[in-house]
Amino acid sequence: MSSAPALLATRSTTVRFGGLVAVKDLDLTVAPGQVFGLIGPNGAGKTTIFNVLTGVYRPTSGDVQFEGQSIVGLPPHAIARRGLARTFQNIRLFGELSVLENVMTACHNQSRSGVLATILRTRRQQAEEREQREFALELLERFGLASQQHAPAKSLSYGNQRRLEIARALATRPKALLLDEPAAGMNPQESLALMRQIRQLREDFKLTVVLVEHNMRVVMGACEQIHVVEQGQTIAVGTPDEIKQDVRVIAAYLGRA
Ligand SMILES: Nc1ncnc2c1ncn2[C@@H]1O[C@H](COP(=O)(O)OP(=O)(O)OP(=O)(O)O)[C@@H](O)[C@H]1O
Repeated sequence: MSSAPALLATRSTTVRFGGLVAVKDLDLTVAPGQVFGLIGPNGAGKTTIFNVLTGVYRPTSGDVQFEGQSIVGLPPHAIARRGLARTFQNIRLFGELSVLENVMTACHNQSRSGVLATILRTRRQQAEEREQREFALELLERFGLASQQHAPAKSLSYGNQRRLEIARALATRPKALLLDEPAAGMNPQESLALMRQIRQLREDFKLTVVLVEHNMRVVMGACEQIHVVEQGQTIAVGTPDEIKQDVRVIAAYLGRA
């Protein structure tokens, strides 16, 4: 395991749903600047772990830490404000709003102006809005969506909706970005392009990226560190090369093939 201080970590984290133990005694450590993959067969607990990291679920026991501080009990918006952004397995865009508006609303959540300033539309607030619009457009440009900025989000192709979700998450200027199956529904070329883009985003935005993804080419190509869970428990942690050769990982995947 990495000796760098963790940006994001779970410590002996357990999540129960009634009698079902979805996550058991999980110790997960994401170092700053890493592209980190969380993988495992269907039902292994990956989405539950994302939900615990982002405050959607409170762990039954154990701790969750961001920048060395416990975030257990904080609501999702408070965790997001600390710099943890995510996308969802099921796309959650404002379908009727334009592509640009979808990104702008995410920028607004980070706005530094107070309510009074918003009502009075002070000069500072106008400048902030201009800055947000420019940043939103820059993000859309990066994801090849600028030409569709005025189209309603629901009119985009499935792959483009996934890209827009990532742009929305980046608009909050996060320190860590959690992506839940970003390559779902993409063809092999698109997945490959996405993989490169994730690494580029990490460089350009000094990000840490945590990825849940079933597409192994994307995971192996994009991630430096991979954490494998099965039935809520860790079965391996290592580099892509180590994970590819791990007998427990091979058995977990072949056993379900
Ligand atoms: N809200 C919930 N209430 C009850 N059980 C749940 C809930 N959420 C998840 N589970 C159960 O917890 C286990 C882990 O589910 P989870 O969705 O986290 O797995 P996953 O690895 O993300 O799966 P997939 O790859 O299919 O998305 C499963 O058995 C699932 O049925």
